[in-house]
Amino acid sequence: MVVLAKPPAALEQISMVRSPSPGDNLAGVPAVDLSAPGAASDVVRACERYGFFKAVRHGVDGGVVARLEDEAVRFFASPQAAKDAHGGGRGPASSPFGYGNKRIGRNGDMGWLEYLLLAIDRDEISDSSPAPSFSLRFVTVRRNASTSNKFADGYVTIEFMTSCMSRVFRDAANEYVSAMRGMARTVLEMVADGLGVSPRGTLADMVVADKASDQLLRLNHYPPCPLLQNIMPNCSPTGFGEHTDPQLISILHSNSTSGLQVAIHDDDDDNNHQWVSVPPDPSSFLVIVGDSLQVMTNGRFRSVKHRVVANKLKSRVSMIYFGGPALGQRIAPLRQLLQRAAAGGDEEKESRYEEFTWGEYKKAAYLSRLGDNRLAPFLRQQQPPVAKRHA
Ligand SMILES: O=C(O)CCC(=O)C(=O)O
Ligand SMILES: [Fe+2]
Repeated sequence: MVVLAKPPAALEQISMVRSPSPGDNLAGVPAVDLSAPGAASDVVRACERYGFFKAVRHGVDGGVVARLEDEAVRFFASPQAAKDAHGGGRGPASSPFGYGNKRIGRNGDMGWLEYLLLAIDRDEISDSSPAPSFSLRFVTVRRNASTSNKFADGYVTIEFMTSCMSRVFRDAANEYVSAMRGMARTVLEMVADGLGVSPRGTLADMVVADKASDQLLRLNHYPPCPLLQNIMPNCSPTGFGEHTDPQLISILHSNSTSGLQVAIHDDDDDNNHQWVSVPPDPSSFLVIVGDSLQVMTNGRFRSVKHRVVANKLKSRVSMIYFGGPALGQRIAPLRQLLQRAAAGGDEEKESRYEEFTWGEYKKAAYLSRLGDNRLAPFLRQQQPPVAKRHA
């Protein structure tokens, strides 16, 4: 009799990927020293070729990172019922915010992780204060008969600080978000400088200065998953399925557990990509180009596909800041880039994309599966799917 190996029940619905081997590591992860004089052109080169880079000498205090990571670990170690009390709920009125376990989004994506997704409350942002404080909240959808678009204006704020989320947690998160907003400004100003776009705050202001901007903080915990050790030794459960981030920029920090993989494209064949592991480095941050920045650079930057593979032995904790603009912000190639292309007789003088707002894109993203090519419906017909990359 043949006995077929069957994944344990806890792993049903979670897809398996081949376990990474040491040879899968990306040799020479693109790194940018943010304090170096030539950083702006290094940032642009990495965003064009890879769609991400490792930020080193970034100036973020290690204590700020450690305090939030400790709080995240404490939160994820609390009893399941306490964590579930922070959940966004199930069913059609469920919210993507708050605590979630295995279920990512509302469209059937499953991963071996638990997470806390927080909206950064823009009402609290103050430019006049030297050390602005941010309040983090998670929001849930109010069943409002007059609102057909749940994601536009159907939210009510739920008090963030309850039972197991202490003042310490909140302070650590605020401090961390301040540091991430600072880094987002630095990087987006470098992007503008490197692309020759002025003023240099063109992109940074959309995310950091605009009081209506849409910023998120996600804390992910991937518990160790030894369940498959014996029955499927070469497979690992998906932690976070492959996707691109929809915002302009994401800044990711992880502990020392591996698991993050990125899709690296061939220089001359954009349809061909290979998954490689990014070795963890808790002293650095990974800056990731989002779909909106790809569009704003008319496809010159690449929003990189990435995913996380659960580790069999160690737990991974990651913290990701997502910088998005205001819901009404038009997402279209920067005018100066198109004008320059037109002046140079370049074919890139036309936008490759139909115009849309961040609110429209976000709504489309919520309705899609994680791995869908969310930009595809916005591509103009006559254009090839992705720009020829610069070496
Ligand atoms: O947890 C990670 O390392 C990456 C997660 C991620 O890509 C995301 O939350 O968008
Ligand atoms: Fe992501």
